[in-house]
Amino acid sequence: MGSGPEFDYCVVIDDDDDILMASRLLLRRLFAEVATARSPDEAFPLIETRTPDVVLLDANFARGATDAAEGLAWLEKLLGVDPEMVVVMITAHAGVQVAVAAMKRGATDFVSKPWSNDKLLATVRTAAALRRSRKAAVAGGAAPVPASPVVAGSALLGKSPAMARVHSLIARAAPTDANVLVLGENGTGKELAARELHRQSLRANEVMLTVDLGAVSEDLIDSELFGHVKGAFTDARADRVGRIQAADGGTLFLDEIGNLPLRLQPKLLTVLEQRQVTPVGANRPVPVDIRVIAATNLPLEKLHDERHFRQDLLFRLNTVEIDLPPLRERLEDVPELIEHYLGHYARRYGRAVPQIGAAARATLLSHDWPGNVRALRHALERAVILARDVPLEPEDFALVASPARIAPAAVVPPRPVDDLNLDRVERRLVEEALRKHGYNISLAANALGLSRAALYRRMEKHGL
Ligand SMILES: Nc1ncnc2c1ncn2[C@@H]1O[C@H](COP(=O)(O)OP(=O)(O)OP(=O)(O)O)[C@@H](O)[C@H]1O
Repeated sequence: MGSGPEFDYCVVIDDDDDILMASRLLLRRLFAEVATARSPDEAFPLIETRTPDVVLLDANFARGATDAAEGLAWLEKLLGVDPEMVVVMITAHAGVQVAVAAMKRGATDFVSKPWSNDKLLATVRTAAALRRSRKAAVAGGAAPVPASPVVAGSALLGKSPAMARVHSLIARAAPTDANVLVLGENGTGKELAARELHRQSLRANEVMLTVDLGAVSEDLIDSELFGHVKGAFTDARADRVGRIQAADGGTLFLDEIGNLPLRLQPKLLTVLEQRQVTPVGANRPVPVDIRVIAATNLPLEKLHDERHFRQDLLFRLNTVEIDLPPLRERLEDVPELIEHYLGHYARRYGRAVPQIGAAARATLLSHDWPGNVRALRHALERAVILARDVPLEPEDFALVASPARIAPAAVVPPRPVDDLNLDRVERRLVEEALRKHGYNISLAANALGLSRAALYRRMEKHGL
């Protein structure tokens, strides 16, 4: 992309020089500066004078220690310096307790040694994005921020009859331990609904771990979900705790469950039926107590097609089904969303809340919103950034209609690129991919050769 690192400053604390060297090289892709320290003592001056976006903290310092007591104590001290600090624990000895204990004490996430570079980068990037949104929310005087960059600064809004049904279902399902399947198009608020379910559940004080099955590459999903033991396959140089095990006692959110490969579906079914997980290569199952919330944007006919999804697994996952309606079917929610997000972004960017002209308001209220609430949110952010002293006009929102509404003549074939500005070309390609795939993020990301997370970042960057 050539636009330099996304984030400013990261600190890695580990007593192993090789790890420090490797992580410094790797993390330079994300951070303008990566500082390293061989002990928490050494790290404090690096942290006190300048707040890092992310701290990576080794769980075990004392030689031969495996219970992570020292790492956990340091975690508490770091959070004592700044309770908003985003700390990712490095767990070497793969004790599930370490990962879970760290998350319970305020770590944002964990990575197990040895890590895959892609996984480490994805975890750290998400953590850094969280830090950024926490900072923005604090600057804006916002209420406590939920633990996700996606949902920072928002609750599940909407009072339309369709959303009232959703709220009522959430309230009734949350305190039970029933597995919940959340359905809906991209951007309808499935992740927000999942967080709300966890927040209102009896497990609210336990961890909620997310696995985005659309973002993890297929060959990593097995280890990511179920874990593995040392020697299970060539690269398995140490035990690794899977997310299912790490979520023990809490909630596991399986986003984009439709991307779970068919070959792994029976394995997840076994976990749900027997309440135990067997890491790859292990010969004994480990008991787990998890509540599963899954989400998908797959249309029902695909979900009910045995060639895509095992029906016995579906039956386990959808004890309660919550269907989030597309925004075009509840346009009466638009005014509340406008008010909320204009205020949110005005605070975030230190601007006055812009006025919306009558024509612009009418446009927002009649648009078909193929990208749903996410698209409305982005359109409002862009409008706040570009607002002048006059009321906003329809053009200030740069709305893209869904493919069905675009006249055939407007669907242009690929053409030679006249404008070579990389940024504008990127924006156009992203827009075209989204439009072509009816705003299905997974398909558009696929077409562009990007992960879903990478596509979201580009959509945000271009205000799409
Ligand atoms: N009802 C709502 N009230 C307030 N904000 C919402 C609502 N629904 C969605 N949003 C906002 O829209 C964005 C997308 O929401 P979310 O990630 O929960 O959708 P999703 O259905 O999980 O999307 P995807 O399937 O593309 O991952 C987020 O920024 C979220 O805060």
